[in-house]
Amino acid sequence: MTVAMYGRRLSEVDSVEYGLCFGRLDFDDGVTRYVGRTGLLDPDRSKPPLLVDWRADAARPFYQATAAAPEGVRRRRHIHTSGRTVTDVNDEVLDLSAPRSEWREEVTGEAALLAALTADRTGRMRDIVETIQSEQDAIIRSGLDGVLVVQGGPGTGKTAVALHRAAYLLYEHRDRLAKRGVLLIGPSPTFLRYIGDVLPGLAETDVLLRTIGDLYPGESADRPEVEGAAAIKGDLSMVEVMRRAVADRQRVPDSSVDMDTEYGPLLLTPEEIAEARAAARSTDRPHNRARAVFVTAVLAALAAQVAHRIGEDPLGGENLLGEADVDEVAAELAVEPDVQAVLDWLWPVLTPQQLVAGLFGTDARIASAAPDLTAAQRRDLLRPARSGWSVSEIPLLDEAAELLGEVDGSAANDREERRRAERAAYAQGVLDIAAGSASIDVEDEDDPEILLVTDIMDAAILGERHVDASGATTAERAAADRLWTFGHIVVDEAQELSPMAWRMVMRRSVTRSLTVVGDLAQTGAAHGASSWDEVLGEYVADRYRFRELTVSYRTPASIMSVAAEVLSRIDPRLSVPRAVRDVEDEPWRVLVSESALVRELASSIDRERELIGDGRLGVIVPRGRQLALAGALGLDVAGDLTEPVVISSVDRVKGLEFDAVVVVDGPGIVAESRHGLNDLYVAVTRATRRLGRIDVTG
Ligand SMILES: Nc1ncnc2c1ncn2[C@@H]1O[C@H](COP(=O)(O)OP(=O)(O)OP(=O)(O)O)[C@@H](O)[C@H]1O
Repeated sequence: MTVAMYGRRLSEVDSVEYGLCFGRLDFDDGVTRYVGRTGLLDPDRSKPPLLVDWRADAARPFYQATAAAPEGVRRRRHIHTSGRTVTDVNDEVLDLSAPRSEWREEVTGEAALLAALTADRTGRMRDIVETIQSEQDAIIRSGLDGVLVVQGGPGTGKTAVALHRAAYLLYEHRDRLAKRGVLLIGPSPTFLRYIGDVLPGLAETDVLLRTIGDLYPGESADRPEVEGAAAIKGDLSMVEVMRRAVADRQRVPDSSVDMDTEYGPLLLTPEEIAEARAAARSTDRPHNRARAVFVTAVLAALAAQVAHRIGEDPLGGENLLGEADVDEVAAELAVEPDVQAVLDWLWPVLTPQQLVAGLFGTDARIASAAPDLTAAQRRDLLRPARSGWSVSEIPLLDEAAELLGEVDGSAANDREERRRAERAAYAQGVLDIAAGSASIDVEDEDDPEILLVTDIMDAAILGERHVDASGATTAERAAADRLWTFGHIVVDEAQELSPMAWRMVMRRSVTRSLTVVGDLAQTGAAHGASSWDEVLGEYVADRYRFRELTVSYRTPASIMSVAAEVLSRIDPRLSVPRAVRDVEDEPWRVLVSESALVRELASSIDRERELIGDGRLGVIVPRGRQLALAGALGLDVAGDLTEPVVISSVDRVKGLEFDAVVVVDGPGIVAESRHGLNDLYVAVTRATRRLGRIDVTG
């Protein structure tokens, strides 16, 4: 315990070494307070701390105080350091008489903010603890319980806020969260690499970063999929399809089945099998666990036949075999190879992998489980066995695991049972609260009517679940365990998740403590969301808190006007966020013939690289052109983001940013998918400085 505590403190001190202290507040009453990446107590405990952790309540005015509402702060100072040397300070005097434009009032630490925003990109996201803005801070510090939805346009800091919120929650609710950990879901492995340094840099290691594609332990999705198949597999109707797929594996043949045994040939009639199946199904247990009931019933039927044959009293009296003898016969039959083969055929033990791959392996199985699909849709779903998983199949594996239950080990069964009980308790709690609440104000966090986890589950139950002596970190243990439930889940780019993916995520949250961040205008996935109510209604009805981010920190005003034009084509009622700054570089656009495209792109890349110096250039192209263009230009499509030039389709750069971006064949991007305009909107909002577009004539 002590070792763990000091180990943690050591890695914390290591990770905050740079930029340890970055802020100072001078209050009207003469008090001075320093704000930093971690807290440091004065050796004389009667004195105030030497340094206040950015997440502590005492640091709040550093982010929230404004000239209009100064919270007692006279001056806010941003301190810049290099190593252990102070290199610069920027002061803000919170005085209303200082001239400021109307909305600049919302910007805190303007000089420090602009310095952070104009710095060269490195291909890795940085933390923003020094310059968190007040609308962001309010979200970061919002309460732990319930579902918080954060909607905001491109570059408004949703990802940054989501990460800092995870760090804040772990600080503020360490007791509740450290044991159970926090899960953060991002849209792609590239994205997770991009954000991967932020939390360790803030000394937080209890956060598991995952995509939906690798959320199922032991599997990862690497097979691309056609849009039509992804849309079907992501749809909620798959719940019923999967249920039927399991039921189809519980066979009742049309005619009797015979088998050779030590007791001679035996016969099972369809009626006997149907009866055994009904008994097993009536237990309501998952398939693999209900199998024991099926097996017992079949063996009893077979043993009865044997008893009838060998125990019949020639004088017409009672059967000569007693109950114990019949049981013994059943036990002996259970290990007969022929009997086992028949049982495996009638009610096979199934893994989720077998069920899902089996379902999509033959047209007949798909047709039986999904009778509403057309022949063309079924063709889309068909895939060879052992061809790897697609992202949209991962939630189906999870669904299958729920329907099938654990195959082996009573410990796993116990845990499964316990989780079912927890869910039931939660559901009961929801009902009780719903029944007792006349009106629910979702905006008010302190409203006692809002669902609080502590209202519905005893904290002791929540805490007790994940005790482990192996020494692995919470995140490591959680990653390996499908049944793990997290203390809090953050879903970034949440608009991309399909309804089936949401089911998978929600299974990992008994307490419904989630932060959901996204932008509905950036939805790219075939089965992605178009309304938060639609996404969350199923789980929390309308009981979620909704916050919006309105200022874009990434995208300069001139580029934002290009984005605004794209957005108006998506929906004229939508508006882009306000850009916090502008740059001198104007967006450019050229039109070239197909044959001149590679030459033009190559020279644009050279020119842009020269202009951005050490910064990063992103070349965003239609998926269909990716390989050809990368080949012609000598670029690697799977290249790391820290490379000076990255070529990619839109899906891989979702959530990412570059100093300069060249978008190739915008109309091609639009034509490529159902949400093509949204994809183009994402593409044109990735640059912090320069945007170019090369379109192709004809
Ligand atoms: N308060 C801030 N101080 C400094 N930089 C910030 C701040 N807020 C956001 N940024 C920067 O702005 C950029 C965009 O932020 P982020 O990626 O979190 O936006 P987003 O809303 O998730 O964008 P998208 O929807 O396009 O994925 C990042 O480089 C981030 O570090």
